[in-house]
Amino acid sequence: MNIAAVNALPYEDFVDILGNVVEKCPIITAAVWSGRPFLSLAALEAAISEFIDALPESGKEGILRCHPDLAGRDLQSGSLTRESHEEQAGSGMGALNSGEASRMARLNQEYKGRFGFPFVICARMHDKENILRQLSKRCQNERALERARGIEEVKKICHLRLQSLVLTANRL
Ligand SMILES: NC(=O)NC1=NC(=O)NC1=O
Repeated sequence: MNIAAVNALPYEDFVDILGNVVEKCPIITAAVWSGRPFLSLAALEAAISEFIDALPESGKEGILRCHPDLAGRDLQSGSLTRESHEEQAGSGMGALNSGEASRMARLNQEYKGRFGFPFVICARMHDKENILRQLSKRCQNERALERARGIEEVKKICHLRLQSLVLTANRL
């Protein structure tokens, strides 16, 4: 699907196809539809990024809270979205040994208890060792820094999801 096909989508299809580029936040996709025609995929991505950047802190934290924990209960119960499942499986989150799994659960709990939103990282860009290392390190940061870091990671996840949806999808 090329950018011309994206621009031609009625908003129902635009949201249906691209609504999960930011995990469980279709409102972002629905909002940026008004900005079409986009000159390029990068321009669409920039519109999403600008929408997120313009949100108040509570909105940014709300986006982070829509993300399932890595190796968390959604993975265990099989209720991850298609994209999250691919990302988590790809980074080895489904193949942790018991020590890694309990360390992940403990650190996720510690992170959430400290910040009030979950640890978010672009799983496709890391293996399980590095995810554990990042989680342990980032637990020590300040809230404002972690809110910003989490949103940066959300944008990386969005970039990769858009690439795979638009550049490879032949749904149209
Ligand atoms: N808490 C998270 O970072 N979740 C995730 N990161 C990804 O890349 N996919 C997820 O589900």
